[in-house]
Amino acid sequence: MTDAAAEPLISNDRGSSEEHDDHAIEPEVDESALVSPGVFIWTLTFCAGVSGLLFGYDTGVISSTLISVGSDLSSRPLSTLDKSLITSCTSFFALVASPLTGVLADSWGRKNVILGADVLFVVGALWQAFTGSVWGMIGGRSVVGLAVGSASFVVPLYISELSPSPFRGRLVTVSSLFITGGQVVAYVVGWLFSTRAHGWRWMVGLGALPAAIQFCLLQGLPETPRWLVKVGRREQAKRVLLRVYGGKGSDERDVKNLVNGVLRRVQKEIYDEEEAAGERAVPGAGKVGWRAKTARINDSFTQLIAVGGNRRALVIACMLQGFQQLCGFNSLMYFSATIFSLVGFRSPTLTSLSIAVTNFLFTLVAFHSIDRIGRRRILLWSVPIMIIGLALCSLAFNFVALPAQKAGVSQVTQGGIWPVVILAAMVTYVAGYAVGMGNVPWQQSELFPLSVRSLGSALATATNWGSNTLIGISFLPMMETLTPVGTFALYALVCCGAWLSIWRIYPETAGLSLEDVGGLLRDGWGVEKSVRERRRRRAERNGAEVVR
Ligand SMILES: O[C@H]1[C@H](O)[C@@H](O)[C@H](O)[C@@H](O)[C@H]1O
Repeated sequence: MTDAAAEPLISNDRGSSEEHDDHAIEPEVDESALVSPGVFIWTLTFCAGVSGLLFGYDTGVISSTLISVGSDLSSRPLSTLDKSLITSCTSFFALVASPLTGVLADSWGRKNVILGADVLFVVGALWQAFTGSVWGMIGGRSVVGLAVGSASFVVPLYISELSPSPFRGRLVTVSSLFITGGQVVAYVVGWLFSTRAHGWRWMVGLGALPAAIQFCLLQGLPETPRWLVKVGRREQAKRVLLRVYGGKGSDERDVKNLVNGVLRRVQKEIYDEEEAAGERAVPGAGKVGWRAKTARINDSFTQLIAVGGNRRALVIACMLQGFQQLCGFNSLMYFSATIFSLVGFRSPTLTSLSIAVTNFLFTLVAFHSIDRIGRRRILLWSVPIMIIGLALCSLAFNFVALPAQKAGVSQVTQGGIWPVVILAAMVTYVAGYAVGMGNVPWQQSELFPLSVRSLGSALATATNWGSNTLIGISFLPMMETLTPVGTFALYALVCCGAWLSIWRIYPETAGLSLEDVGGLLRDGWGVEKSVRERRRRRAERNGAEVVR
């Protein structure tokens, strides 16, 4: 247990005179003057982002591993059941890990969960590399699943709690860049080692290296200021914030004012939550004992469900994560080589690299524009591109003769334009996905107030992995029963549902402080209010006259 866990949830500092002053003054923090994130915050983001690389690498490497294993495991070729178990145990254990580590991230801290995930990444990678049996491989992939599940929720949380609000979207997107970059690396490594004897052992074992490096790098990095305030280490939080907002050439007094403002804002949020929790503990009662208050605050799950704003945040976060997977993207990630071989491409593995590369390049576009365009707007623009890609793909499959027998096993030779149309349609779909759906859901932590941020993000991440498992299991059977035409049409339909839901309930959170997002969802979905507010801020920035 860390010393933090032994400290009270709310600092004793809170009773200090400074604290009373803080509450007397309404916190006004203007971060809009910040021009760019400093070296310190970039370093933090990149070190934490390595987990994304591991997430991408370990999910991407499986397709080439499966075709290279041969009879190396249990001295026999892999059966279909072996392959399904080896593939899906990772997402299943990621699903199990995310809610568990959601609780751990509150008591151990965000950074310690990342460090724990690193240990699991190393153990899982070496386990796979040295195993001699199918069950050993399943064991190793399951440990990797635990690591991926923890890292996939805690890294965006860590980055978003450390980022100044004007850059939060972009900095969280860095972790998506690492994920998609990791998938490209996995495809390339898979291709390089696929011709070597026992090359698959290198493919899976290499995952240990970045994890070990990250473990060392993170030793020198801090916890998030929000978590530090929450566990009562206000002075430490202040030191971290001074490094986040300070930097070469910055005015010391401006930085101090900003840091004090941010600290007040975080403490005010904790104070308000404590008050609200205390009042709810004994409805209608005047005074509530500290035991009841503390019990109530600790009961994050009840708070998440019972408080309207928290519940709305959970609905939005789970909805986005669910749609991110149910739109079918990972069926391409896992099976694009199979699809390309079905429609007759001579080098399906190389062709499928185009999917991974497109995903990476368009995540770069998102990185560049997510804070300027906004999360909601980027989704409302990009989901229709996904729909067009999927609809075209479904249409094109009408003109491609597929083998009547089991989809995903046989190969036919095709000619003509339609296989190329399918490839172009898939690339269009992936481009649309990478710009919005592939990364916006990972902004999930910003939707939740501090008291339920960790648990809420963890449950949304579990929704992601649950839906991921579903897509992985159902894709090949759907290609058989619904045919490719029906399968891709169904994904297009899911995207239509996603667009409508986003339009209806997802407010614009770009540029808002983490504490302000909570206010937005307090009394409703806040969509109109958020769009109006964003327009007002943009007009203000452009120097136009603002009409309220
Ligand atoms: O954000 C990531 C990214 O889009 C990956 O390419 C995808 O494989 C993951 O499932 C998703 O969570």
